[in-house]
Amino acid sequence: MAPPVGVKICGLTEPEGLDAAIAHGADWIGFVFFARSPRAVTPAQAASLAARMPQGGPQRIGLFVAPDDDAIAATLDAVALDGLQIYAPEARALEIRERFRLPVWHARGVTTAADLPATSRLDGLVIESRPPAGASRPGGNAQPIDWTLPKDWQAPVPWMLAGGLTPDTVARAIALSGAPAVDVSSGVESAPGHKDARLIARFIQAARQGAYQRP
Ligand SMILES: O=C(O)c1ccccc1NCC(=O)[C@H](O)[C@H](O)COP(=O)(O)O
Repeated sequence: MAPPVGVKICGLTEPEGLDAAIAHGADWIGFVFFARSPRAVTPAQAASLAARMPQGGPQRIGLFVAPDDDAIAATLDAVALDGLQIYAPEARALEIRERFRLPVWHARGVTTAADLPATSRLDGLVIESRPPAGASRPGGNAQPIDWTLPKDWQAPVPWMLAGGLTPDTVARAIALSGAPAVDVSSGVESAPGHKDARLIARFIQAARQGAYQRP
């Protein structure tokens, strides 16, 4: 039997959304440390939210876009993270992994099957669409990829599917893509930066059901 699909709820900013992600068994939660995001939190805000998280619950992932070491170091001084999601070239992501000794998930924008990485020296890949023209941020844009693209892909490391997923589409996305894990931000929000507890619950339930429909 297929293992349950992993679920990441990204861009938590408020206790209600975080509590819902915990209560419904999210595997990862993401804190966005990118000021231009409507989900941006400060290290202190992330620390306050993280204090609500039980031992053995979701892993805490910090998201950074082209960060310098000082920004990551200052964040880690304020809040313990279990991993980093990095928007930067692979060489820079590797430097960060080496410096901070934390698992690094490398975010990769894809448009065609040829964009799917054949190799990776990181710990995981977040596969999502490239940002639309004029976007203020590289992720969190509610843009799905063609979910059939990864179906024959031999992923070099663990990966998760992201981009435009919702409670109504996530099971189909899993079935078409064969994704072992999924990641969502916009699709579980009532407004940018405001997570909806009911949508989070529905998303996680649907994702877990999607595991049994994979080809
Ligand atoms: O969510 C953001 O605002 C964001 C800003 C800058 C870099 C990354 C960001 N999100 C990264 C994620 O992992 C999102 O969950 C992923 O891109 C999917 O987002 P969505 O399409 O909104 O579900």
